[in-house]
Amino acid sequence: MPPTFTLARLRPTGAGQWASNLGQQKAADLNTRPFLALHALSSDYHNPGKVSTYVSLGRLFVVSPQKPEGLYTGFYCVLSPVEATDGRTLTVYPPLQSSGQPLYVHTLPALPDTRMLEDIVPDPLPYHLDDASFRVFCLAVREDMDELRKRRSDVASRDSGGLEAVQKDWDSWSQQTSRTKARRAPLGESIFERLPAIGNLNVLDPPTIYSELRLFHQLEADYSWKGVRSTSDWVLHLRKSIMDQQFIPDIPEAASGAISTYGDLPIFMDHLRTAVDVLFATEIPYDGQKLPEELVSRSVVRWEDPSPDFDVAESAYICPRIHAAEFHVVVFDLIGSLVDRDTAIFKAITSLIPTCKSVVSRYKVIQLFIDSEASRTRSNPNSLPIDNMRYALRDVAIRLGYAVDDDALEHAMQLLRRPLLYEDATSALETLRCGRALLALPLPDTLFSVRPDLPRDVDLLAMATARCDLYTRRSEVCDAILAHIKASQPGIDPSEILLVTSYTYRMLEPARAAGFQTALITRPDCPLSSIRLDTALPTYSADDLCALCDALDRRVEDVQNYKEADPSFWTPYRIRGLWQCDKILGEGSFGTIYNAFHLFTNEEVAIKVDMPDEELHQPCALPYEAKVYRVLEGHLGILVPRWDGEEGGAGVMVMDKLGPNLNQLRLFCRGKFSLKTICMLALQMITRIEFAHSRGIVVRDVKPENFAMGMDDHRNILFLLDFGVSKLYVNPTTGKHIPFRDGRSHIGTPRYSSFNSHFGRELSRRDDIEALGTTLLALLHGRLPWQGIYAPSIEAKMWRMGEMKAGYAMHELLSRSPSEFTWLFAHSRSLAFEDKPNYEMIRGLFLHRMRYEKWKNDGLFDWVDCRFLKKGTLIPEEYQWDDEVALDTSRFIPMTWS
Ligand SMILES: Nc1ncnc2c1ncn2[C@@H]1O[C@H](COP(=O)(O)OP(=O)(O)OP(=O)(O)O)[C@@H](O)[C@H]1O
Repeated sequence: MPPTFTLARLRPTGAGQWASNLGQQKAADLNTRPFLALHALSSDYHNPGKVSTYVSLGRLFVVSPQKPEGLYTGFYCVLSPVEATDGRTLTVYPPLQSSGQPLYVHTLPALPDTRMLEDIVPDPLPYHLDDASFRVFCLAVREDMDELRKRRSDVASRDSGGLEAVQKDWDSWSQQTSRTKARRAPLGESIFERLPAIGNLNVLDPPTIYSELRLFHQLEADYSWKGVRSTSDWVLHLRKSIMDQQFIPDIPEAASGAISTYGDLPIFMDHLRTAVDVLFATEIPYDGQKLPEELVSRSVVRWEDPSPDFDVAESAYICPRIHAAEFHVVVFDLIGSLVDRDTAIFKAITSLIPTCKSVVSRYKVIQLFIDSEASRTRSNPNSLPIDNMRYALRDVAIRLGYAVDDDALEHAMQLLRRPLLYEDATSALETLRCGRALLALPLPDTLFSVRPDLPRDVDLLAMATARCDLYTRRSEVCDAILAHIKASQPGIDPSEILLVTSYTYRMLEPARAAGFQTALITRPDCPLSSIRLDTALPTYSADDLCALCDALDRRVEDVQNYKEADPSFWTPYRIRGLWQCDKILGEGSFGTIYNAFHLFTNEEVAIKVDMPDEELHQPCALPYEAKVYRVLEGHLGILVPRWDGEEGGAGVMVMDKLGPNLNQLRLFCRGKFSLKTICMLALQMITRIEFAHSRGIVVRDVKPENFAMGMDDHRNILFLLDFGVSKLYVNPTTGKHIPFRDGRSHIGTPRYSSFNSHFGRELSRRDDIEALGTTLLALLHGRLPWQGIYAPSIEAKMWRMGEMKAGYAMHELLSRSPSEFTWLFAHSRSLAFEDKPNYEMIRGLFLHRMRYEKWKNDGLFDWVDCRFLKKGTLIPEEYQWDDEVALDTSRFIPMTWS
C-alpha cells in the first residue's frame, strides 16, 4: 500500500494519565494545531514490496519545517518539490510548498496512528511519494531505528548523565526521578487523531507539533505530582475564606525584639532548663555518624516488635438480620442513642457563658468540651471522671476568654450530670420493651458522674472493669455485657442481643466482632454521630429511634446483598484508640506522616509514625525530635506535639495538621515564587530559625519541605518542622558552645545544606543561615545548579556539590539573583563556627527590598494572588502556557513511539 500524506492533530482526551482532574480540565481546553504527516504501515517500511500479512494502523511520520532534535537528531529525509537526486531526498507529487522553507519528514520518532474519531474516515491528501522515494524513506527508517537503538544504549539511565557504575541507591539518594518513572505514563498511544483532509497547509508554519508536545509534557509534569489536589484544595479554601470574611491577612511583625538570646549564647532557665537537660541527656540518633550497634540495641528507643502492630478495627463480621421478635435483649449505648449529652454540654456551657452562643457555634462548643475532657482523661489516667468534667468546663470557659466562679461551675455541673432523653426515646422504649430486657451502657467512666432520668425498667449496666476508658481493649466491654446478660439468661445467643449505638468506632466494631446485632443511630445534629467511619457497617442504620423501630419490624430477606455491600476493613492505624489515620500526608526518610482525626471531636491532626529500621540498625528519631519540640514550645510557627510515645513498636507523634509545604506550593505556582513572595517568606523563615537558635537548637535541615503553612487562623503563618537531626549547640551544663569538629559525615539534605556540610565540618548557626539562603534561591529559581550533576559515588558527588557551592556555580547563581542574596551569603560565609548570625541585618535586606519595590507584607503570597507569576498557578483558569519550554525535544517523546 503506498504511503499517504495525512493531517492529524494532538487529541487531549484520554492522553494524559494526570493524577489530577485539574490537569484533565486544562487538557480538555487545549486547542492543538493540526500537522502534516506521512502515513505508512510498519509492514511497508520493514519489508517494502511485500504484501502485508497483518492489519496495522501504521505510524505517522511528522512533516515539519524543523529538523528533529535531541536523541533523534539527524533522523529525517528532505522533502523536495522537484525530482530528487541525492541520498535522503524524497520527491513528492504534486509539489508541497511551505513559504519557501524546506520541509523534513522525520523518520523517528513515529507516532501511532490511532484514528480516534471513528465517524471521520480520514481522506488522504492528494500528495504522494514516488516509488523510488518511498524505498529511500523505508531504508532511512530502518537505518535510523538501528542507530536509535545504539544511541539509547549509549545514553546512561540517569538524567544526570555518566556511564560508570554507581553505588546502589544512587538515584534515589540523589532525588532523581528515574527515566522509567518519568515515562510511566507516556503521552503516547492514544493521543493523535487523523483529520479529514479539509485543512489548508499553513499548518506547517511554526510552531510545530513539537511545541504542542512540549505543552502536553508540561501539563503532565505540572499536574501529576502527588499532593496537587490537596494543595489546590487548601489554596481554594484559603482564597474563599479571604473573600467571605473580608479577611485581612495578618502577618506577624518580623521584629525580633520578642526573642531574647541574652547576648551571644542562650542561657537556659526555669522550665526550659528541664526540657533542655532532658534533650541533652538523650542520644542524638543522627549526629553525622551511624550509631554504634550496641547503642542501638541498648536502645535510644526500645522496640520489641519489629513489625508494629497498631490498633486497627476488628475484622468484619456481619450477622444475618433477624426479626424484631427474635431479640431478647436491647442494649443502648446510652449517650447518643437515648440520652442527649450534647444538649446538656451546651446548656452547661451557656449557663457559664451566656454570650457564647453568639461567639462560637454549638458544634464548636461541644467539640471543645469533649476534646478537653478526653485529653484530661488521657493525661491524668487516675483522676476521677467528675473532676475531668469540671476541669473541661473550666478549660472551655478559659479558651473562650471567660473566668468562672465556683457557684456558676457547680450549677453547670448539675446540668451536665442530668442530661435529658432524646424526644423519640420514650416512644421507642415503649415499642422495644415488650418482653425484652433493656440495658443501658453508660459512657465509659461516667457511670457515677452522669445520671440521666431513665425509665425504671432500663437497667444501667455497671461495667465489671472499674475503668472503661479510651485505652481499654474494647472487646472487653462486649465480654462484660455478655457476661452480665448471661447471668440472668444463660442460654442466650449473641445474635439475640441488639446493641444500639451512635458511635461506629467505640461500640459498633466490638459489638459486631462479638456477634451482636447492631443498630447505628445517626442523629443528623449530633456531632459525634456525624463521624463517618467506614470501618464497620451496622446491621441496621437509622436516623433516629422511631426509624429504627420501623426497620426492625420489616424482616429483611436480602441478607446476601447486604453482606456484599460490606467493605472490608481498610483503615490503617488507630493511635491510642483515639486518633484514626485515614491517608498519608507526606513521607520522609524518618517517617510517614498520616492525616488522622480525633474520634471524639472529628478534629483533624497529623501523625508522624517512625518505624524503626531493624535492618539498618537505625533507631527511631521521633522521641528525640519530640524532645526538641518541647524545647521549642511556645513560639508562633513551631508546632506543639499533642502526644508522643511508642505505640505498636513504632515511634509516634501527634501534632496539629498543617497546610502544604513550600515545595508543594512552589509546584502549585508552577515552579518558582515571585520575589515578593520570597521576601515575605524570608522574613518568617529567618524569624523561625532565629527562635530555634535562641533556644540553643541548630536546625541542620533547612529546606523547602520543612516549612509548611498553617491551617485556618494560621494560614499565613509559616511553620518550621522536622527537627529529627537538629542538635543543641550549647552545652547546658557548661553554657558553652559545642566544639568544632572535622571529619563528620553529612547531615541534612545535600541540595540545600551549607558547603561546610559537604566537607565533614560540624554544623552551627552559620550553616542554617546558608541553608536558608540556598532554600530561598531554590524557591526563586526553581532549580539549583548542582541538581542532577553526575558523580560515580555518593562521596564524589558530595565533594563535587560542595565545590560548586563554594565556587563558580554559586557565583554565577548569585550573579543572576537579587543582590540581597549576595549579602546574605557573604554574611553567612564570613561567620566563624561559634558566631551568632546577624538576623536583624538579614531581615533588613528583605524588608528593604520590599520597601524599595513598594510591596506590603500583606500575606498575598503567590498562591493567593498570582499577579506576579508569569506562568500562573495550577488552577486551570490561571494556568498560562509556558512559551519558554525549550528543553531538549527528545525528552518529551516517549520511547514507545518509535
Ligand atoms: N503536621 C503536619 N501537617 C501536615 N503535613 C505535615 C506535617 N508534618 C509533616 N508534614 C508533611 O510531611 C512531610 C515530611 O515530614 P517530615 O519532614 O517531618 O518527615 P521526615 O521523615 O523527617 O522527612 P525528611 O526526609 O525531610 O527528614 C513534610 O514535608 C510535610 O509536607
